[in-house]
Amino acid sequence: MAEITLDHIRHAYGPAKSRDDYALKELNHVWSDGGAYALLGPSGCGKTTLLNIISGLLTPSEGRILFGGKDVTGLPPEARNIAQVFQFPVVYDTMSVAENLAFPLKNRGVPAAEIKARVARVLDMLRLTAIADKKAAGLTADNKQKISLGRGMVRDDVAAILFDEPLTVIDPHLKWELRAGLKRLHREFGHTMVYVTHDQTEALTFADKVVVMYAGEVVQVGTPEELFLTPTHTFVGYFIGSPGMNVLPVTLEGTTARVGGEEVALPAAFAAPAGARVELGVRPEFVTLGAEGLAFTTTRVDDVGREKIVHGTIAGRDVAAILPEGAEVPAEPRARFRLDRINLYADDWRLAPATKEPAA
Ligand SMILES: Nc1ncnc2c1ncn2[C@@H]1O[C@H](COP(=O)(O)OP(=O)(O)OP(=O)(O)O)[C@@H](O)[C@H]1O
Repeated sequence: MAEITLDHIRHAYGPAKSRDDYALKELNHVWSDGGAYALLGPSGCGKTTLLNIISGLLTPSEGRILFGGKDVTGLPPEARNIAQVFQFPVVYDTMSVAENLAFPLKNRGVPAAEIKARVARVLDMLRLTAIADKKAAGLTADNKQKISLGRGMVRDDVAAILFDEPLTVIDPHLKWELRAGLKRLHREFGHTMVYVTHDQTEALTFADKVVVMYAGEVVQVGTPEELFLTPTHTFVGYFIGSPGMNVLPVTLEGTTARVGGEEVALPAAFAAPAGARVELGVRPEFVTLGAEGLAFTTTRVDDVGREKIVHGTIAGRDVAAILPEGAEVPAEPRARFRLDRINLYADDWRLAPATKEPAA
């Protein structure tokens, strides 16, 4: 297992004259040994480019990549000691399930007793023990994909395991089972794992840290809770959550924000750079509707079982509020935002509260 260091990595597929020519903009990150990371972002944001740079299929135009402190930038995939799991299962049909799992270990001359023990643990964690002796040929797609996942995890000498949308071909109702299996294996073996997906549920349930990418840039690396409570970029606010974060243009006046002609109290004083586009972000979970606050015009109410999603506008901008099941939507509601859950953004990036001048 290894720590992965991305040191000033940039990549352009053609000549790069400006920042926009880079499919991957400057990256400087250290991903810890044994961490489970998800690369999350919309189509075309650069996930596969980054994964290929880690695996060695692609050499970055600029920068270095290190595994456990060792520079591997110039090394091909086979010299990097990584395991990869792809969208479609890769299994040996003529071998049994257990033989498929044992194969990478046999190839490396691991002693038979150790192979037996490791294969038994992986079989158990992926709930494959009952079909261990069945030939892979007749298995369902999800059982075949479990074998692919297991073959990556069975080795203890890999620097990292890379997963490229591995649940794409799996039936939705079986996805949770595979995700749970992966989690168990990660807890047991502690591999460094990098998991590419455009599905937020998959990313948030799999990873300790989610790396959110947008237009060739990593916009936040955070725990699911950090992405939810303190999105560092408005894109993270929109992309994570359902519905995503509400974003309203505001002007700042110390501890107050002006929305249209009305005022919202802020948890602290904020200052934005001159000329910046300033916005207030608040998730629908932290908007309440009642008799006080900002004028809110209801446009639609979606009853989704455990809660109601109320869509409306404030000062002409779309805003959603999530109310508990059974809550009444007032006839002429006003909206309040939970004070400690308000974030402020300047040109899409989250602002830190302004620090007070130290007393002279
Ligand atoms: N071989 C290539 N040559 C030129 N441009 C490429 C190449 N591969 C990717 N790109 C471009 O680089 C950008 C990032 O693509 P990438 O495939 O890394 O995104 P992604 O997030 O993995 O998308 P998806 O989820 O659709 O696979 C896109 O604009 C894409 O068109």
